[in-house]
Amino acid sequence: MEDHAVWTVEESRAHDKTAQEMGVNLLSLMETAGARAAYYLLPELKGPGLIIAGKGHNGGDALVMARHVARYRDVQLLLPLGVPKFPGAEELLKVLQNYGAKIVAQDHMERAWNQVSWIVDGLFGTGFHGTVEDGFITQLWKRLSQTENVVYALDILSGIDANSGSYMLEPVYAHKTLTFGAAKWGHFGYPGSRFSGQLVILDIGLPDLGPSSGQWIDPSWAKAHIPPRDFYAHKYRRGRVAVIGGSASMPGAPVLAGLAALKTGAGLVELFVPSGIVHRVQAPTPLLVRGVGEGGNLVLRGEDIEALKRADVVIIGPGLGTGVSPALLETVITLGKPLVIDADALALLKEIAAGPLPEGTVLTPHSGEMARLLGITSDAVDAFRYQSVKQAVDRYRVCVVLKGPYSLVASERIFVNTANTPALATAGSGDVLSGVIAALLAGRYPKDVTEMTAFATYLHGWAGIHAERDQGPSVIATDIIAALGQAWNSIVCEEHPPMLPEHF
Ligand SMILES: NC(=O)C1=CN([C@@H]2O[C@H](COP(=O)(O)OP(=O)(O)OC[C@H]3O[C@@H](n4cnc5c(N)ncnc54)[C@H](O)[C@@H]3O)[C@@H](O)[C@H]2O)[C@@H](O)CC1
Ligand SMILES: Nc1ncnc2c1ncn2[C@@H]1O[C@H](COP(=O)(O)OP(=O)(O)O)[C@@H](O)[C@H]1O
Ligand SMILES: [K+]
Repeated sequence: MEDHAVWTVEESRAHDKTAQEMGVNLLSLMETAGARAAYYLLPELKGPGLIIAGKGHNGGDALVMARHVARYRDVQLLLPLGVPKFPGAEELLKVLQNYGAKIVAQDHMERAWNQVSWIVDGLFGTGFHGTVEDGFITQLWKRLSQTENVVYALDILSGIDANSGSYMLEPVYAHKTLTFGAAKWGHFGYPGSRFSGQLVILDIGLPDLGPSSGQWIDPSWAKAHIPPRDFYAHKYRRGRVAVIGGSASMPGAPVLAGLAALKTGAGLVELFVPSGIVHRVQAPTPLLVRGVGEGGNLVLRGEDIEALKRADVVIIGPGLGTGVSPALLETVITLGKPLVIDADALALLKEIAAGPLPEGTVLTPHSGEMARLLGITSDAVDAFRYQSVKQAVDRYRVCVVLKGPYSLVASERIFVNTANTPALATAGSGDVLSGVIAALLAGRYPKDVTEMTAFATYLHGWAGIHAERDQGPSVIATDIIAALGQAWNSIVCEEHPPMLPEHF
């Protein structure tokens, strides 16, 4: 059974259906889910509480949970949509009352509310879709958004679409989400991830259906994917990275990408920047710097192309600026080298004829760049991150990283980066990521490009976490580069990043 899977709603249903076909009836699936949630939570449930149950199977899990918790705590049950519809629900309701749980009438909700110290949301789970029209539910969620009680969500906070993470109700911040079988894409989408709190994955004995649509990165997975190093390596064999970028207004971006590549382990890094800015990038660093074209005009000559051919991976984009001809990208593509296409080079990609990109290429858009690539708005990208990254993979047939909190790294399968900190939201942080990715891809050992890129986002995330530990809120991109060494150590030690999903 895959340990760190992420499921779509359809995958979740397929597991449910297969379990039933194999002879596990629906009530016993709910029994396992509700009981596991109850016994996981009981140690932290202080005093009396309220459990909200909907009409579907998420509500069924809540009814089972209510019965188990009622053995130890005062439990009130609210059924805002009436008695659940599935066969056996009436019996579950009877039994939980025999165990001492009380059903609250809707007009007594306010009184119940004032008597409890925790609330469990079992209103909607993966079956939620569309918008909420029911006035009582809207009111209830408004009340919930103002509560000081601890809120727990069963499977997924009600109102979050489990495939996308879009959210349809008043903001409610769950302390924890107890999800069944595996995480869902909605737990990592926007704004769903904001409201989900700590994600706890409870194994409920569902059958193994093979590889899922994706996985979240776990420390043990990362440790197992640390790239090997040859004791006898020399700088030419550890991987050569070329960076094409820089402009009068952004001379630092290629330097950040280059230094990050060196710190990640590339043996040699050469920057290809406009001749007019060479004097501004020749800081005392081990980077090679080559002036290209006349003045600010970045045009590759024959000797530049020969030099580029020596690279294992070429980064194109950091600080490139606008006004560069798409022919530059076309020329670089014809080299056939694995590329990391970042920043302004992503805009050029939209303008060139869509031929196949070289094998091993990675695109690294943030939401705005992804929006331009797909011809949609960045709000639409944010609301459908899983779907957007899949669409970009379908169109460009290479690995695509959709950056931001919980970056998605996609090809046939999608990885979720779990090492996150807002300290990474600083100018140049994306340039650092492109350097980290390129260095890991340049190493001359057998590797899977998507896995290595996923590893790169995790390493970059850890560097941000360490930079923040050292610098508090004062992190800038060079601090992220400086913290890469500590980031490697965290991976070796299988340290857990903040808000890593837990599973039981
Ligand atoms: N995947 C699995 O294998 C298992 C899933 N289980 C639970 O089953 C849940 C899914 O159950 P269901 O498919 O019954 O779905 P839900 O319980 O999530 O909700 C379905 C109900 O909500 C209503 N609904 C949906 N959108 C609405 C909207 N916008 N406004 C008003 N009402 C709306 C539907 O009409 C239906 O009555 C999971 O989240 C999980 O909690 C567990 O019981 C155990 C096993
Ligand atoms: N709040 C956040 N949590 C986690 N990672 C973040 C957050 N904000 C930004 N990042 C990461 O920081 C990097 C920012 O990249 P980008 O937006 O391209 O920056 P720039 O263009 O300034 O270099 C990406 O890797 C992104 O995933
Ligand atoms: K729920």
